[in-house]
Amino acid sequence: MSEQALLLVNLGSPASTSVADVRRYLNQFLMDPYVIDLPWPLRRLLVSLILLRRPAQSAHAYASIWWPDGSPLLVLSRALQQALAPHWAHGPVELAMRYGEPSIESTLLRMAGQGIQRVTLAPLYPHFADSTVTTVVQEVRRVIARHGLALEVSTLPPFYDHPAYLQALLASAEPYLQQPFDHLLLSFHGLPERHLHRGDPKGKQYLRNDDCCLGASDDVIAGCYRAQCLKSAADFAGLAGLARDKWSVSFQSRLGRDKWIEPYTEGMLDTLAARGVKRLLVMCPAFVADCIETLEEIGDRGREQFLAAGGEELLLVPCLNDHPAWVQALVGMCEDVTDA
Ligand SMILES: C=CC1=C(C)c2cc3[nH]c(cc4nc(cc5[nH]c(cc1n2)c(C)c5CCC(=O)O)C(CCC(=O)O)=C4C)c(C)c3C=C
Ligand SMILES: [Fe+2]
Ligand SMILES: [Fe+2]
Repeated sequence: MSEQALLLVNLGSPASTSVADVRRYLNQFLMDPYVIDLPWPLRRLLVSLILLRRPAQSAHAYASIWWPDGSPLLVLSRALQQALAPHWAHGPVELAMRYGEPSIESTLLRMAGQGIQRVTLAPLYPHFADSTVTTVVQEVRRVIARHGLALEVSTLPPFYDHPAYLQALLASAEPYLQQPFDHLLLSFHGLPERHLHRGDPKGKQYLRNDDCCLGASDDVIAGCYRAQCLKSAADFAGLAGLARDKWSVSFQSRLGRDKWIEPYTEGMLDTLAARGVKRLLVMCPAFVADCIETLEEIGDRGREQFLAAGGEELLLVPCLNDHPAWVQALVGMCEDVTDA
């Protein structure tokens, strides 16, 4: 039997914090039709407008969190790759990024050139969205078709409610949960509301109201990003033994003027401070590696906002990164896909 490589894929970062590199990255990212789902001419127009000011703002934000060896997302994803390698008995463990470098294309070409025929593809996103999972799977298919590669691919499905993922989240958060805190905020990456409706096979099943995701049936949860996030949060809180009034969910990183799924993290930080929460823990379970969205948006700007609103301390719980419990969890989940 030939080797079965494990290919980890995360979102990707700019090559550097220069405005030109950030513009190039944002252009590739936002021109992806799975991210901005408008017909090409409208998408081109909107992205060109975004690219007038956003690259300078984002470059500044990236510069504030950049590490000596590069983007935190990339450095931490490499650390995960290295930590996984000794535990993956079937072949090499590779890493690619959906946007920027190392690209999915160059990585798959190199793997095929090394004689790899079977790949377990692990998109590093716990929750399903077209802008996370679909775009990775489609890019892998595109590269295979374009170059006629003889690669057989099995894909790790979203793992938002997988006990191993939830246990890893608990193990990584444990040192923080053991300290005194008033409230835990689980802040997930947001999504334009219409992205939910696009995936809704029967129409109007998703997001009927703010609470519908809580009691959703399994088939609705399977396709609804918001319902999956709420399920991760409730399962995690149950596992951690948190009372219902001790935790909340919100959605961050909104871009543009469209309505995104609610409640927004920005508003929630003010609401919690107004409710008298002084010591706030924040976890970002939609991200498996710390990145600009956790370190800068929550750890810097969110903290500043919470303190200005009357809070006393915001503690950001690190993402799973290369935590040993996460390494074990990911290997186990990928083994199951490989064996299937
Ligand atoms: C329409 C815009 C965006 C959608 C939809 C979106 C979905 C989405 N993104 C992630 C994970 C990450 N996003 C990151 C950065 C980032 N995201 C957007 C926009 C959308 N994301 C932008 C413009 C950026 C760049 C930074 C900025 O200018 O604000 C990152 C971090 C990358 C890094 O280098 O650190 C991650 C990770 C998910 C999970 C998701 C859908 C649910
Ligand atoms: Fe994003
Ligand atoms: Fe819903």
